[in-house]
Amino acid sequence: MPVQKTKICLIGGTFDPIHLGHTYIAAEAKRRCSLDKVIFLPCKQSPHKMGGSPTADAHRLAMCQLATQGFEWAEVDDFDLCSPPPSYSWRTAEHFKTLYPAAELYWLMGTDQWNSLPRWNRPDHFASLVKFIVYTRNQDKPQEYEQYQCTLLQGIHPASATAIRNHPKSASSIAWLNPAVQQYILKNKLYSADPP
Ligand SMILES: Nc1ncnc2c1ncn2[C@@H]1O[C@H](COP(=O)(O)OP(=O)(O)OP(=O)(O)O)[C@@H](O)[C@H]1O
Ligand SMILES: O=C(O)c1ccc[n+]([C@@H]2O[C@H](COP(=O)([O-])O)[C@@H](O)[C@H]2O)c1
Repeated sequence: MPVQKTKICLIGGTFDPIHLGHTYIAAEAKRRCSLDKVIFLPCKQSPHKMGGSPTADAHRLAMCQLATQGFEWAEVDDFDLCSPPPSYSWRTAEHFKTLYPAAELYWLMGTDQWNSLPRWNRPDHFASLVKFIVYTRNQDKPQEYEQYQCTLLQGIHPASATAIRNHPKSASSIAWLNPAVQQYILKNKLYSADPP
């Protein structure tokens, strides 16, 4: 009988901050694609967000660790944070391919990212290293490509890191954050969220 390969899924993000949308799509991908592990990779600087400066690496990493606590299938890895910017995903995928040569490697992203894939750095090389899992986001219609395939997961989670950064104390922001992450934001006065 053929041995089933271990299925490892990577999810890269600025995670500024990580929110329940991220952990929800990861849990759904794990369940619906029978993944063994999902690895969260906070990036140093997204190639498509070179203009801004994200919150300090240590804070974003700490929030990722808090948000994934208790999920035995989740890991947080600082490979992208320790690599020089911009955080090209083909480089991340190459690293994990070397680390887990016998595994089946996946990359999870929202439709917003999927629809920009041709503008990523070395997209064909990236696509040769991973299989894509795409989670629908807002009303974005997923792009169909001749050269790239994905497993499309239908669903909606409304959380957005931009909205949380803009209104960290709003009811929706609080509802979209893991309570430990929300406490961390208050304690460290991130996004101008003064503690009570
Ligand atoms: N609510 C969501 N539904 C589906 N995918 C999501 C959702 N939020 C984030 N993602 C996906 O998670 C990955 C990492 O996202 P990122 O860290 O950029 O968060 P974000 O909420 O999109 O942040 P920002 O608002 O700052 O752009 C991306 O592939 C993104 O498409
Ligand atoms: O490799 C690329 O060219 C590339 C272009 C855009 C985004 N990415 C990666 O996609 C992830 C999500 O990025 P973002 O912009 O939604 O925070 C993050 O890990 C980025 O490094 C990667």
